[in-house]
Amino acid sequence: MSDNNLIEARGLSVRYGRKMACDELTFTVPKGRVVGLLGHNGAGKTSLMKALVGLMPRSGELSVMGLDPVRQRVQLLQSLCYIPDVAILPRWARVDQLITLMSGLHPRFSADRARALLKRTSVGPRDKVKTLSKGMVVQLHLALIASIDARLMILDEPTLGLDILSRKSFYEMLIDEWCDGERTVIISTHQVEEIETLLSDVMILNEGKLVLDISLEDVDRRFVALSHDAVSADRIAAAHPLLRYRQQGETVALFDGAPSDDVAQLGRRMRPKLVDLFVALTRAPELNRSSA
Ligand SMILES: Nc1ncnc2c1ncn2[C@@H]1O[C@H](COP(=O)(O)OP(=O)(O)OP(=O)(O)O)[C@@H](O)[C@H]1O
Repeated sequence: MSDNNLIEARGLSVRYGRKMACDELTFTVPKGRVVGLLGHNGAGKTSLMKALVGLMPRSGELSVMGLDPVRQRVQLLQSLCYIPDVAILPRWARVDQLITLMSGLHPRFSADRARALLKRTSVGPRDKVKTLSKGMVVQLHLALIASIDARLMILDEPTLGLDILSRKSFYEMLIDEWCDGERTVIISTHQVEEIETLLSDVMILNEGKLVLDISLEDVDRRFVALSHDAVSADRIAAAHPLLRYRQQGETVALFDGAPSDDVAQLGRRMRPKLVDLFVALTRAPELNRSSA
């Protein structure tokens, strides 16, 4: 395993009986990245995350920080933190009791840091979990998890059910307080547009297959969006774009790779948005085949 990679997977599959939830995934995740894991409902995101944290058996090769997540789970959890999509905190507990509990449970948990992080939120140390709103519980959970001095954080739809302000403050806390250029976080979400600016990389799953695994910088290099007028529509369509959509009153065609000069001069090149790429790749069967 390369020193730079926190995760290396080769031919990783996860099954529930005969149902293949993740199908032969091969990828690496280096340190210092913020990775968005995108996919429609049932695409395999949770199954992949569970395999990464050793909660699901898998076939194929998988190394997370040099460890086998199932066989070496205890060691793995010293450097990995995980918030599952169904995360709950005990409703009866007070915030300061949870901090004490975490101090006893995790050798790399810092109670001082948790208290400092909570000062950024409206959660008080004497509050009981059952009196907190959904957004406050999620902030509390992140503050507790982000106080673990880990190298990898895995978050499964962490902001589900939160309003836009709570989602924004969640991501601000995550990026400001946890990401330090060495640590990596993997976030699954359906809110593609909202997190695009936070991400360094994106992985897109479609029906268990990895249809895109790319840095945001490379998105700009590889994909071309051409805005064009109605007169050029037929010629653009003949060049087989992945997707055509409307943006700010204009029609845009999205291409994988640069179209020919003849086609390129029919439109104005724009930066492709992640959400359009996501729609194109999880809708167009021909591309799913070619890049899987
Ligand atoms: N316990 C289970 N038993 C059987 N099949 C399952 C089980 N859990 C998930 N699956 C199936 O595996 C596939 C992947 O599910 P998974 O929960 O990983 O998707 P997901 O991308 O996280 O979806 P969502 O966005 O809805 O949370 C789906 O077809 C799902 O029905």
